[in-house]
Amino acid sequence: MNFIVEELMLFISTALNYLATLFSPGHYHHDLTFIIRQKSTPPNQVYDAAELYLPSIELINPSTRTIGVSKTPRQEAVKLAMESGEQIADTFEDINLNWLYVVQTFPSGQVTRRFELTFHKKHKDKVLTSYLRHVVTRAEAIKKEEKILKLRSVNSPSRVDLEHPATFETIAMGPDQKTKIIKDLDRFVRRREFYKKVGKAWKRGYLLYGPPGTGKSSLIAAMANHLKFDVYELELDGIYSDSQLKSVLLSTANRSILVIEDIDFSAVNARKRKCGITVSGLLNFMDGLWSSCGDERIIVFTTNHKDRLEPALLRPGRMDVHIHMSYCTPHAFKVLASNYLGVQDLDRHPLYGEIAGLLESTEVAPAEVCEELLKRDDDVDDDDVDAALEGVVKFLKLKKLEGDNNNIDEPEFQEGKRQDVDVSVNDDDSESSST
Ligand SMILES: Nc1ncnc2c1ncn2[C@@H]1O[C@H](COP(=O)(O)OP(=O)(O)OP(=O)(O)O)[C@@H](O)[C@H]1O
Repeated sequence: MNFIVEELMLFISTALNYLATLFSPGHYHHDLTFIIRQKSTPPNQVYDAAELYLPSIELINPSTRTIGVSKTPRQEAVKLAMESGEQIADTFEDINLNWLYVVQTFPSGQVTRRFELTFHKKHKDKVLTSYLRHVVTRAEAIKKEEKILKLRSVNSPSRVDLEHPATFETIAMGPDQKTKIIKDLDRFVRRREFYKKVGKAWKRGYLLYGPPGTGKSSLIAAMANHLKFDVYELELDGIYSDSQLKSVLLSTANRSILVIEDIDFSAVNARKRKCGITVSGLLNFMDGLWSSCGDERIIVFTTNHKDRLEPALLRPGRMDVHIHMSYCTPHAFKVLASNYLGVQDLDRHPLYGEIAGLLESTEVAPAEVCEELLKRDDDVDDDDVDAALEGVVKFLKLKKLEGDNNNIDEPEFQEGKRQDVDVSVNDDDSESSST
């Protein structure tokens, strides 16, 4: 009997609870909340877009208590960002929306970040399609305006703003070569339809080769700054299986440059370890993966020793453009002198002839010349220019002497002859011809 009463009581209390919930004002939630979590593999495009978009609307409202403020040395203006727990309101076609930012730190040290986007349920379809598309489109435009390029090591989720200042203007290379590279890049990004028509993955491979300090990394930054693409660095040595490679590649965004440095070392290491991914394995894999889900991908390989690469790697479709970065030429020196000393008409300087002669006969990387020019103060007057150029002459004479003494040995970099950067475009569908 007691048992039946207890069961009855339990039933009544459950039913009452249910009725209470049903008629409580909170049950019929008018509002719906989308949770937009930060993810690294693959990245959550909506989260990344919200991060850029939200600071562009009014971040400070009467309920705001804290706001993130930052500025890096290269940024012109101070940047504002939402802090955890803060909310901001937005309106879109008469829909009122509320954004909340939440950062959670767990005892394990793991940190998660998310946005919570709340609005009236009846607008669900419009928010899902039009509003979120608006956020992503605005974010892309902001990114273009602000040139916030992300540099990310794909093997680790951390991401930093790429603030490498190199542009095609500051890179020391021949004007023809520069034009050729810029034309090739611009043409590549214009050719969505072409790649679709011929059924090829929309990607282009560049091989940058030459001695250390000749500007390979600077050229990658100039390419990224020109195209406003993010840059991802991939270390093949840390990758052991196709599935790991797949998840790493899927974590990279479209409109990005994937950089794989020192591929001659990677090849040797992969052979030594008899496991891991080789560059050719990577290229085969990418063709399959990116023909189905990748758009506007540029892959840049760098090496100090092109001669050590397997010939199969160098063929068109794999490395379409070969760019040779050489030791400093007189022409390259003019660009550096203009960047560092503000000298425009170097040909007329009495020391230029001597410098040009020394550069023709000395193996010196542009990076070394930059170091020498950096010894000067920021505000250079004519006397400082003379002193700087005299310093360069002294430095080059020393380098030449060292080079002459070492000349009995094989030169380490056969490819580092003092000719301006050489660009050879390696495929049939290119406008430019090989040099
Ligand atoms: N061609 C160049 N034009 C302008 N600056 C250059 C050039 N080459 C080198 N520099 C200067 O030297 C520095 C080092 O060059 P960078 O790292 O681009 O060379 P690298 O070829 O990538 O070298 P490594 O093979 O050692 O990685 C750059 O930050 C830049 O200041």
